[in-house]
Amino acid sequence: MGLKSFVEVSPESHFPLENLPFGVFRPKTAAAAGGSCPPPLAARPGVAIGDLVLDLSAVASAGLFDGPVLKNNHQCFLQPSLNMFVEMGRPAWKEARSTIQKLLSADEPRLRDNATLREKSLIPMGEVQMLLPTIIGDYTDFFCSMHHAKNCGTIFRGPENPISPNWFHLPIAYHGRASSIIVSGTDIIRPRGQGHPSGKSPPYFGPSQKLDFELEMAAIVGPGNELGKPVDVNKAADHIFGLVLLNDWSARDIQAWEYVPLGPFLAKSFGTTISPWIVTLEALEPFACDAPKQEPQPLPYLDENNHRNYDIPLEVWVKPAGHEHPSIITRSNFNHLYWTLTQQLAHHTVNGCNLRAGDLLGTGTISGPDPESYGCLLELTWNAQKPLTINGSDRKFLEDGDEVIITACCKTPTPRTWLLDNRICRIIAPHQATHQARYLVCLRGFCRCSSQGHVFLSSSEVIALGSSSHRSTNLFVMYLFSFLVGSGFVSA
Ligand SMILES: O=C(O)/C=C/C(=O)CC(=O)CC(=O)O
Ligand SMILES: [Ca+2]
Ligand SMILES: [Mg+2]
Repeated sequence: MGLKSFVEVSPESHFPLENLPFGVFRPKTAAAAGGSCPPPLAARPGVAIGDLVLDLSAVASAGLFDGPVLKNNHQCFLQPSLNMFVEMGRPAWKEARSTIQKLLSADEPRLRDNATLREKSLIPMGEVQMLLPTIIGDYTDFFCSMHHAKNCGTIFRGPENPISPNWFHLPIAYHGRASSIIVSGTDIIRPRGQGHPSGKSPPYFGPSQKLDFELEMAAIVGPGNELGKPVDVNKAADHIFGLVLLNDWSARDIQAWEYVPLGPFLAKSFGTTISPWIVTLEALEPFACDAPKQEPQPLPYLDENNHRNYDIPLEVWVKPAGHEHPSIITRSNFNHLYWTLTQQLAHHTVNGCNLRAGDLLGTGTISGPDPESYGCLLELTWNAQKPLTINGSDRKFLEDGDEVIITACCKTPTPRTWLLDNRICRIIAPHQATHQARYLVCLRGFCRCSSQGHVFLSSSEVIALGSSSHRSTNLFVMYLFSFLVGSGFVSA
């Protein structure tokens, strides 16, 4: 039997009392905010429990964070991001978790029997909008699955020496773009750029023809380190607040042309999606497991006493436009990572580079050893040589209107399954006139809300359609199109 809350939590819920992930939300209406302080529609931290969000600003304002660390520091929950809280470090995280677990438990009356406070602080998930959980100053993306590195190397350079010799000595990474990190449910606009030339022809320019997802997770940095002061690998876990899912959308044709010799740039920076709920390392502790044995032995600064991963089953589903149901296309596991989270963080700081609270460290694509466990379409279709069948049609890369859904769900010894779940984005074509954007921000099987949106052409999208490069002509085409669409002469 798991822990019991006075809040009803269905056995399929990803958010039982043992999980308690942290996020930032905004009530959709003043009524949902219960007229609470701070201002009703302001962003604030929350914790997921069953189908509800516990408003931590309301709990803090009621004086219920009364432990020694948070009693005089509860302003960390009156903020529009979790940065102040994650920077406080493990003593604050542990105290917050045990206070919240106690407040929500079935035999604790303080919240259970206070109808006014319950009304104010427990909000149905359908009535909130999830936001990015932290202000992300910097984002780094690693390359830590050996299977992924081997497959990419084989595809691009042949099977003789697919993994470059440095890979087994250090966790390779590139510096990603923080400004385009978006929360699950935000549409992705297909990027345009230069694609790899074929033969003697000039490079292609236009919408990417090889749009891919990458199945990743990412660490949210807690306390940072001072410039010039590396973090010891055996203390690195104290700098990691928790994990989110991450989709490193990748334009493979743009990447293949631009990444020599400095690495990915525009092929990745058009958007990176993360899940809204940060699952803490504390909550993941029951799923800790040995990480793969490393050969050769890492240099001393990477040689850790506790070489651990987490057993987190991961799935990717794709739902093509107009289809009711998604199809599963891969099953992987976080435990396939060769370089651990703590090795990634220690390596990142070994030159003295300073990390800051709220920073995001992506693991890199998490592929397993079997073809059914590869973490991106580049590998699953072997760079379009072996198309997949999705809901009856052949698929090499992502198409407009696809929804990519990444889920992670740890299994406890009890029948309960939980962790986090994430429905990520539909893809919007830059060359389509209009789009009826309908997507579910949906935690599969336990919480549903839907929203409608309309995305119209931007001028750059029209330039992709028009044959003239003359700006006024393009603007004219844009207005003409907008008019025709708005008048119902042209449909999406
Ligand atoms: O090995 C190569 O040349 C290329 C590798 C990749 O393209 C992998 C990649 O996209 C990096 C990543 O996981 O973000
Ligand atoms: Ca990546
Ligand atoms: Mg990206």
